Amino acid sequence: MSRSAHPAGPRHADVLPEGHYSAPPADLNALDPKVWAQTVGRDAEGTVTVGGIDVNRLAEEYGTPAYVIDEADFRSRARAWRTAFGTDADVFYAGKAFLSRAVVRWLHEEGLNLDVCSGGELATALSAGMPADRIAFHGNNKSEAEITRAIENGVGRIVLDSFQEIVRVAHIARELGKRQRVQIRITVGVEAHTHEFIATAHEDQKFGIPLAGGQAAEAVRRALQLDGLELIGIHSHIGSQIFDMSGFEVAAHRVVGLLKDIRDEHGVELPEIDLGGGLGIAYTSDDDPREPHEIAKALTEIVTRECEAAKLRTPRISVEPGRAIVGPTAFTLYEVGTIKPLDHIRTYVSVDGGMSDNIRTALYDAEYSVALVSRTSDAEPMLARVVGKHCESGDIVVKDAFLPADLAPGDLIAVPATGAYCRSMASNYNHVLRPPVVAVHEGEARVIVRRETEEDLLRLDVG
Ligand SMILES: Cc1ncc(COP(=O)(O)O)c(C=O)c1O
Ligand SMILES: N[C@@H](CCCC[NH3+])C(=O)O
Repeated sequence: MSRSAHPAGPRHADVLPEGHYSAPPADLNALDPKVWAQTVGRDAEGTVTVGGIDVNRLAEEYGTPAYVIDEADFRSRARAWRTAFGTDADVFYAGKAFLSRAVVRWLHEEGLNLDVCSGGELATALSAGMPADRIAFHGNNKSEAEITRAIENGVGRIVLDSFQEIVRVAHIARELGKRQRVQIRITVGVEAHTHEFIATAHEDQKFGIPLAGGQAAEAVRRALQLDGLELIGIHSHIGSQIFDMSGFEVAAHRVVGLLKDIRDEHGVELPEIDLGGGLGIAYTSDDDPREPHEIAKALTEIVTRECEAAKLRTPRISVEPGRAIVGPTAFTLYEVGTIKPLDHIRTYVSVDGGMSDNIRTALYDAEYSVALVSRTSDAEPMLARVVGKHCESGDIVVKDAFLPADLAPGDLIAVPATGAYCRSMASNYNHVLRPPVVAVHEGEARVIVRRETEEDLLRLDVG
């Protein structure tokens, strides 16, 4: 643990508080490629650039806070997922992680499909030209209007999440004179190793139909009887930010077990299974995510092995990565406002955003990294907590991190790996305006989601 002589840092290493930090990094100016977007780096003068553009210039032109997304990185991760699974499987990007029309176009061009989970996401996808048959529609409580719009537009599949929905979708499809391709989402009873709020395959939560007690088998029975539905497969999503493949292994085993039961009972071999998303990314240098080709190989082998054992034809696999594609491709650029050293504890560094642009730290106790990016510094490391400007003591962006002790108001700091579930979960708490998303690519920057304005806020306030 470091000793900081600077007045802005905690004075005695032996009284540093409990926290989620290890020793300070050897070089505070270094940007670990594990957590930063692919084109981020420092040039010979120490200037941080992304997509060939100086971050100081981005802050001048677009203001702070701002999400900065590296288009080349996004495209290359999307492509890596698609090529890892080849032509025998489908990759559906989970739009909930971050969706905008530019992102939809990138996905379309890179040959990916899209998972949407609301009318708003569906509208965004369709308006940006994603072919409807490449869209999967999810959600545990889709409205009749949403289901109708999805079927009218010809979405490739609807993932059914409850007994009521089986009947509802069948009825709407029949009324529209259609037969809708559907999957049934089941909960396989796996405890995924992740935060409880983002684990989704244990029984006591809201998603899917439990395998337990024969409920999933009963759901299949009903779906097969309804002529508005074409049951194409079984879906399982076990949770999010998962590194350990054993949960997927158990899930695949149980899904294939259900396919076998379906074959034995109905003489039907369902042609598809979807194993969901949930693959983890590096938020800090301590995280070690797997590469898409390793994941693809592992999942394909598990399913093939299980099917051989059950004497089933191997179904077409699909997956739904969100975070693993977009998460690492963006960072949030903030300006430092106030710096408050609390002796023997830590230094509170306040930035011009906070929990309204990144709720994940407050909600999931998530860990992030941070770096000074407007300049280099040779100052000693100080233990810092990066906090926002909201009226909430839980308004923390980065719980524990080392920043240089000469950090000053006006400096720019950036939090990497904020591409997923940050802009998409952003709010207007305290009527703070949501930041723009600026895409950078080969020396060019452009706004793909503009900064919210006070007019935007007031436009909705019609009282
Ligand atoms: C059904 C479904 N698919 C895919 C995802 C994407 O998860 P992740 O972003 O962790 O890959 C989620 C979110 O957890 C989900 O609920
Ligand atoms: N919003 C969650 C993941 C999505 C959970 C949806 N099933 C996160 O930030 O990690």
